Amino acid sequence: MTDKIQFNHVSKVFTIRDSNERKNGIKEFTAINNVHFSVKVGEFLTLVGPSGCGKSTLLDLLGGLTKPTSGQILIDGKPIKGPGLDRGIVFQQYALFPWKTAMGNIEFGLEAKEIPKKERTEIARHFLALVGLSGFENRYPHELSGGMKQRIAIARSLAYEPDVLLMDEPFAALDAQTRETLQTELLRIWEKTKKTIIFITHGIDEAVYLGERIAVMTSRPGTIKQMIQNPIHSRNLDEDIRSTPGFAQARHQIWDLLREEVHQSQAFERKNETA
Ligand SMILES: Nc1ncnc2c1ncn2[C@@H]1O[C@H](COP(=O)(O)OP(=O)(O)OP(=O)(O)O)[C@@H](O)[C@H]1O
Repeated sequence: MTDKIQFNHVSKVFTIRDSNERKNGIKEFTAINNVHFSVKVGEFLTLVGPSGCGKSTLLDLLGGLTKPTSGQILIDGKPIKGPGLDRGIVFQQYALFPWKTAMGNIEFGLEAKEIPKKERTEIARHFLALVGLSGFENRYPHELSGGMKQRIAIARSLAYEPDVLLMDEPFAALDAQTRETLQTELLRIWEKTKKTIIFITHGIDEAVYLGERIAVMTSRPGTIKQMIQNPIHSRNLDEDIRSTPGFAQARHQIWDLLREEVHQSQAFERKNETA
C-alpha cells in the first residue's frame, strides 16, 4: 500500500510572551519535535499521548491550519499548503451551526464545492443515514443529544468526500455508553468508506479499540515514542473485543509506554502552576 501521509522530521516551535525572558519578553516553546512517521492509504491510525504533548498541534499541521517550523508534511507526496477539502476535521466540540438544521449543517461543505441544491440534499440524506440519523433531517442542534450532534459533525465531514478524516478527541465530551456506541459506528463507517483516519485521543482503551496502528507520544516536546501494530484490530464488530485477553495485553503495553510520560507531563503542569 502507498503512503497517504508522511511526516518528515516535523517540529513546531511557538513563540510565547514571557515577562521573565530577557529577549523582548519573548520565549520559544517547542510543542513537537522531530515527528517522523507515515500513514498508508485507507489506514486507521490512533495517536495517544499525555496532556499537552502536542497532539492537537500535530492535527492542526495536518489540517493546514498552521505550518511546521522545520520538516515537511506530505499528502499524496505533495507538501501541505493550507486547509483543503481533501481533509475533513472533526473536533471535540461539535462545531455545528446552531441556526442550521441537521441537513443544513451537512449540506454546508457541499455548498463550498458548488454542488447543485438537489444533489446536495441527496448526498446529505445519504450521510445522515450512514450515521444512523434518518428522520432527524429538520432538527436543530439544540434539539439533538451530544452523541447525535457528533454524528452530524462526522456526516458533515464525510459528505464532501475528503480522502482523509482528522479527528481530535471527537468523543471526549460524551458519556461512556454513547462513546462506545460511536466508536463501533465509526469503525463501521470506516469499513464502508475506506477513508484514511487519524484519530487523537487521551484514552488508551479508545486507541486500542479503534486503531490498526497506535502511535504513542512522549510528553512535551511531543515526538513518536513507539508505533504499535494493533494485534486485535481485525475482528467482528459484534464481538465484545474489550473483554478479550488480546485487548488487555495491548492496553497494558501502551500503559507501560505512557506511564512515565504522563508523570512527566503532570510534573510540568504542577511546576507551571506554582511558577
Ligand atoms: N498557538 C500556540 N501558541 C503557543 N503555544 C501553543 C499554541 N498552541 C499550542 N501551544 C502549546 O503547545 C503545547 C502542545 O499543545 P497541544 O494542544 O497540541 O497539546 P495536546 O496534546 O493536544 O494537549 P491536550 O491533550 O491537553 O489537549 C502546549 O503546551 C500548548 O500550550
